[in-house]
Amino acid sequence: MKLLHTMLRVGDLDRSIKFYTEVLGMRLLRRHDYPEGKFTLAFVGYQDESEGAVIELTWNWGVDSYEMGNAFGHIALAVPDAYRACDEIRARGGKVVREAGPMKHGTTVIAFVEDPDGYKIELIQHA
Ligand SMILES: C[C@@H](O)C(=O)SC[C@H](NC(=O)CC[C@H](N)C(=O)O)C(=O)NCC(=O)O
Ligand code: NI
Repeated sequence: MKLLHTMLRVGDLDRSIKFYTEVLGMRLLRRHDYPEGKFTLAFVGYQDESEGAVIELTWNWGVDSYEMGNAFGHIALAVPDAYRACDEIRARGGKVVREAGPMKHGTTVIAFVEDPDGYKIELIQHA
């Protein structure tokens, strides 16, 4: 088996694509409308889908928000320097909700940002 994607339902597809590409530096890999189902899928990532896992952004036409609940955790990204990544993301208009530093009860240096819908994206410092 192979990990292909994580699907996130979003309230505004262009807002989310702008965040994942312009703030987090991903590429828009493909986008497709499904008029019969009244939804659009957009795939974003750092690699082609054949090379690595990606994020599937799902927009249900006419639905602009979701109950986020408390079960979903985060999607994690590796960064060489979590402190610098937070500064760069903030400078690009991103929302840092947990500054870089060692994780609670551990030593891994992490940070958290929130995407436009409130999904948490973890930055993990990997030298
Ligand atoms: C290793 C890295 O991938 C992690 O996600 S550890 C981050 C850490 N996780 C937890 O504490 C999980 C248990 C918690 N009760 C929960 O349900 O989320 C975390 O979120 N630490 C917070 C921090 O500020 O360090
Ligand atoms: Ni994690």
